[in-house]
Amino acid sequence: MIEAHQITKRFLTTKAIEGIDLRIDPGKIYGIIGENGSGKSTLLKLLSGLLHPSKGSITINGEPVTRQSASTIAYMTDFDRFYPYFKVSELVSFYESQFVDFNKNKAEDILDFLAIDHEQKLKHLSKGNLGRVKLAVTVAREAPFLLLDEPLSGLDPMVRESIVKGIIQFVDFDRQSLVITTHEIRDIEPLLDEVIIIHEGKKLDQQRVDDIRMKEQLDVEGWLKRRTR
Ligand SMILES: Nc1ncnc2c1ncn2[C@@H]1O[C@H](COP(=O)(O)OP(=O)(O)OP(=O)(O)O)[C@@H](O)[C@H]1O
Repeated sequence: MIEAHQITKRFLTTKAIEGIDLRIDPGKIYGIIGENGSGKSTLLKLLSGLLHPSKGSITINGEPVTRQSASTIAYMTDFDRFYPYFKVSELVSFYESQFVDFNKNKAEDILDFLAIDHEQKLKHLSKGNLGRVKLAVTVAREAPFLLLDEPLSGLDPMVRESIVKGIIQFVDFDRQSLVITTHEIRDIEPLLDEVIIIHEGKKLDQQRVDDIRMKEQLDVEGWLKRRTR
């Protein structure tokens, strides 16, 4: 389990995250939603140990999160400057050399599912296909926590839901959790267990999707509009 206690992150004068408490349990899919600049990426980087909170603490299974937590967390960045002369297959080999939990066969299966040519050079891939490659190499890790920052950006709206549904088949929910930040909540709403709203650096709410539908009689988009009004 990942637990954040009252975390705050400042960048000089900007308070990107303020006083957030959060718990990520095993075996679930979480969606983190919020407007541009609300703090979603910063929160994910904090949870993955890439950034340190200015205040508060984060633990994974009771141990403090550090950069070494990369062995328990697979983080898919929104940054996409890979070595451009690598072929897709060379990027896969590079990931295999970097992460002990990297499952090369799984990576190749995901790339096939996403119709990516393994012999294509990264510099020749479209933005959407580069996004698919990033998704494949991240989900191919057997880490207990998979944190995906805007995995749908750059993907054609027509294929977003089917891609996410397909990718989920490669996640083992007996021992892995998935956390996804997104603007496009409508595309993945049916797949989520819980939704967390980040608004101006604060956690506005966290609910089970079933509770939103049954108790509030709303879809997640309607609930989001009501909560951020
Ligand atoms: N390295 C940094 N240095 C200074 N300010 C930063 C840094 N990273 C983020 N910020 C600021 O922190 C706030 C939250 O940014 P963040 O990227 O986490 O938001 P976001 O919700 O992921 O936005 P988007 O959806 O546009 O990616 C913004 O005001 C941003 O300008």
